[in-house]
Amino acid sequence: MSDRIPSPALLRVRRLDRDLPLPARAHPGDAGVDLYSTTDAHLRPGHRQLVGTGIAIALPVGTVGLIHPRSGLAARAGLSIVNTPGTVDAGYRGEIKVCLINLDPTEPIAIKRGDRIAQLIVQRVELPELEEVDELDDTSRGVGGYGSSGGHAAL
Ligand SMILES: O=c1ccn([C@H]2C[C@H](O)[C@@H](COP(=O)(O)OP(=O)(O)OP(=O)(O)O)O2)c(=O)[nH]1
Ligand SMILES: [Mg+2]
Repeated sequence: MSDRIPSPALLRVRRLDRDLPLPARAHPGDAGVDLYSTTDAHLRPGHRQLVGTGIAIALPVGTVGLIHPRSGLAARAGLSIVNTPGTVDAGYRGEIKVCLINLDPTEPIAIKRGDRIAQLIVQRVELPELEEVDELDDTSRGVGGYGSSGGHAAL
């Protein structure tokens, strides 16, 4: 893997399944590149399944690939992703897979090979070295979190 940080304007994609089209954005300027399922899948309510997308990519160092659900399938059928957004590391050269989950309480979801089941979003990411310290600087929030600012009971 090159240490150089090239422009993320170009993303190298390998089609591991040549019978599926190259993934694409539905419209120019869309953030997400729609990913196809390589397999049929039958998801019972509450069940999950890891499905392949048939592609491998070479993300430039300094970027990350995020695998997000598609909103249409989420709203219509309750299809989501267990680990949303999935993280694809720049050095990963294996097949991108998606851990789909059916969040509908009663209806199964049928996925067909070739369905667009998720979307890949590429973002720049900071890669700081970690420095261990004994104290952190003070802030107005301090250690308050999980509802500490009001509106509901803090944890
Ligand atoms: O939705 C996803 C999430 C991850 N991956 C691949 C690419 C990523 O670089 C690798 C590892 O992902 P992650 O770091 O989230 O998983 P882990 O459980 O920490 O595995 P590892 O020990 O391999 O890092 O798995 C996918 O194909 N799809
Ligand atoms: Mg990991």
